[in-house]
Amino acid sequence: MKVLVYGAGAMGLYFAGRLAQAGHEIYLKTRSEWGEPTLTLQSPHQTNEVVALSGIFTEVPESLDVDVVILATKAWQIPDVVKDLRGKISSGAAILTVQNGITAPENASECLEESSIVASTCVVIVQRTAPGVVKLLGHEAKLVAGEFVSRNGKGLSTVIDLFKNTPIDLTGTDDIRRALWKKLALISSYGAVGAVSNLSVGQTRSHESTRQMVRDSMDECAQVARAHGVDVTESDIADIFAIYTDGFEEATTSSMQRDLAEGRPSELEDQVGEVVRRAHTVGVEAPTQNFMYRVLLAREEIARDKG
Ligand SMILES: NC(=O)C1=CN([C@@H]2O[C@H](COP(=O)(O)OP(=O)(O)OC[C@H]3O[C@@H](n4cnc5c(N)ncnc54)[C@H](OP(=O)(O)O)[C@@H]3O)[C@@H](O)[C@H]2O)C=CC1
Ligand SMILES: CC(C)(CO)C(=O)C(=O)O
Repeated sequence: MKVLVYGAGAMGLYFAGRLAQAGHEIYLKTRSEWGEPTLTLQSPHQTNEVVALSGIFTEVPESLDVDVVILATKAWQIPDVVKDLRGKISSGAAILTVQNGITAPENASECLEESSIVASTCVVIVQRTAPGVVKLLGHEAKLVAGEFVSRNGKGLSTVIDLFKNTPIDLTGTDDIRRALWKKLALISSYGAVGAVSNLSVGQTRSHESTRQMVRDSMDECAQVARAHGVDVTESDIADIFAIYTDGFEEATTSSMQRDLAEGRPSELEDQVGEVVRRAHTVGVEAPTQNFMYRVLLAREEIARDKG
């Protein structure tokens, strides 16, 4: 298939690399070129795989005939990305989002009215170590994907076909909103408690006060989801709380937490900020998320003023 990967950060390089290795025609939209249209994928076993791409460009051509577009920027960058893509890509293309939270597929569906929007939750840890170089830490990605907006009924099946013959595990779901809210409840909760306390998962879960804050925050997020018509169940929350208490390595931190700690713009607004705003619109109390958001917002604003 012919695929545009928009954004050459950690996720963009990783997906571009694995899909090109599987024989797909991959075009990468980056902000600055780095020479030959290749990228380097560093695996956990220290091997460097150099992968050839079909093209790298800094401007999206006015007309691009592709089967799939993978939006691989940070969530807050999606509105500008979809404005850039508007009118340029073939109408039947499936748009795949991989961002945490729920804003990315919503923003994509508002601007790209002719494409099917396939949203996904993605579990992987990848880091860009230099321009065109990405490091995979741990396991290959696991995605759960579903049609967020179906415009031709083919979006999910196209995306499922795309990932066949790659080491990336993709499972389809018919309730992607629930999957997105469930991951949001997990990540916004342990990430924000970790950011506020400046502690890793191993540390926050071994202290009753922070462990309880994570649980309260997850419960609040589930209540907000339900008030918005998305059925995040008690058992979903029990699942994600068990991931937090037993599934993560001791040193785990979320990417939002690491960005905030290092003074970089983070996805605070698309994670905790979004839960707080959506709680407000439906009159749900979310005191834990609210408190954490207000504390972390100052740090976010300082990071963005610097940038
Ligand atoms: N990294 C991970 O392991 C995981 C990430 N995610 C989610 O995936 C999303 C992407 O994360 P990640 O890849 O780590 O983020 P990165 O910041 O590494 O990558 C985003 C990339 O998008 C590029 N970009 C932004 N705007 C444009 C533009 N207009 N044109 C071209 N390129 C653009 C940025 O360019 P520039 O560098 O120039 O700013 C950057 O390279 C996030 O929502 C994150 O939460 C989910 C699971 C795991
Ligand atoms: C939890 C994790 C690493 C899963 O991929 C993630 O999405 C993040 O830190 O942003």
